[in-house]
Amino acid sequence: MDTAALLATAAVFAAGVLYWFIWVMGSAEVKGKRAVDLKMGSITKDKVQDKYKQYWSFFRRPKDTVESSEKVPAFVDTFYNLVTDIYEWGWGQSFHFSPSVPNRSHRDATRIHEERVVDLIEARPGHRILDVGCGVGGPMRAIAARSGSTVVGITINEYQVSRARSHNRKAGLDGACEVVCGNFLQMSFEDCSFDGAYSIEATCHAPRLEDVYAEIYRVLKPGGFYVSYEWVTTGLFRADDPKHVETIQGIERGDALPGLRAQDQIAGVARKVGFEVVEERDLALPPAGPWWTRLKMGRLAYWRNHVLVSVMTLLRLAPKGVVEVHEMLYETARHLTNGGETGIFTPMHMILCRKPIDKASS
Ligand SMILES: C=C(CC[C@@H](C)[C@H]1CC[C@H]2C3=CC[C@H]4[C@H](C)[C@@H](O)CC[C@]4(C)[C@H]3CC[C@]12C)C(C)C
Ligand SMILES: C[S@@+](CC[C@H](N)C(=O)[O-])C[C@H]1O[C@@H](n2cnc3c(N)ncnc32)[C@H](O)[C@@H]1O
Repeated sequence: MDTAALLATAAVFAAGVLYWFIWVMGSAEVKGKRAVDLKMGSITKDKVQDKYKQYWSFFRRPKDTVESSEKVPAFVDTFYNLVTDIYEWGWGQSFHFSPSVPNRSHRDATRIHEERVVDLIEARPGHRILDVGCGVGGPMRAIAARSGSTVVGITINEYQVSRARSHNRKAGLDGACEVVCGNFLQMSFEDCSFDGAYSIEATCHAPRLEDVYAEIYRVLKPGGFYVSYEWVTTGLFRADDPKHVETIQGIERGDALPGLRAQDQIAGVARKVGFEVVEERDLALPPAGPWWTRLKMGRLAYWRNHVLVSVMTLLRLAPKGVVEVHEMLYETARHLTNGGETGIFTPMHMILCRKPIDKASS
């Protein structure tokens, strides 16, 4: 074979490998996003790296002053501009964990965890249900489809609103699911306008849990149920153990959290704003299967994704800064896995609350 033929063969082979890597390997586990579709929300291409740096320098430190806690929602919004497409690409349309279920796929385990909400809050046809921190609407679609109720989701991130609406349309659920952009700490909904409410791994972004719980209490009808899956440290966490602290701070930094709360604080906050606490349980405890195995099993996938985002950046198909965001998520996955394995952290402390029926008006 002469040199030209050799070079041509090598070029065809390289192109084939690139095609396979980007279009075949690069598609999401749950069909939808591919590596070539990675945008950074509403951030313009040239600002991604700066925005990431601003995010990182803000969340690197604890948010212990009033001034810094007031800035949290804006930085959470930036965070979701940076990560939403990567989450969809590498995880799917539901941005949360689920206990693994033997012989069932991740997709099934996710749906089971979401549908549990329907039973807990007794959602049924004719009900108007609030999804507090709805992401791109994975849970909302599962809950609306299962219960026959109408679900209204709220998220602070405009880009997620457009993604969620587009997914709702494609799933034929845009009649049952509505999405609004807003801050769950000050919602524009009327008092007593929802029959039920839920939040899945979202209220952990609130600097003060009582502020979001009080808002949910306000918009719920008397007698309505609210369930939340909370991110918390468990009783096994020791603040004097440097390894525990490193893990928890790693989770906070990489997930835009102003500070994780302890498991035993949650019910007190719910009662303080007026709720009756009906049930409280860590859904991660046995017999539930470990939620973190899905993160651990993906080492090879992480490496592949790292190569993909690097190649995409080199080819200018992805904006500068994506590699850093991806590295941050990789590190976060390590801390989350550690939190799960040591048992010092759970992302699914379930609390079921009820707004009491006002005796005077009944
Ligand atoms: C509830 C929250 C988000 C929870 C999870 C959905 C996400 C937490 C960490 C994320 C990920 C970590 C590693 C990424 C990997 C490096 C990349 O190649 C593909 C995507 C990841 C797997 C990504 C997916 C989503 C998470 C698991 C928080 C923010 C309150
Ligand atoms: C980890 S995602 C979970 C999304 C969804 N519950 C799911 O499980 O797919 C957290 C969500 O909370 C939203 N969020 C965080 N802080 C918020 C705030 N102050 N107001 C409204 N939404 C907020 C984010 O925009 C994001 O949609």
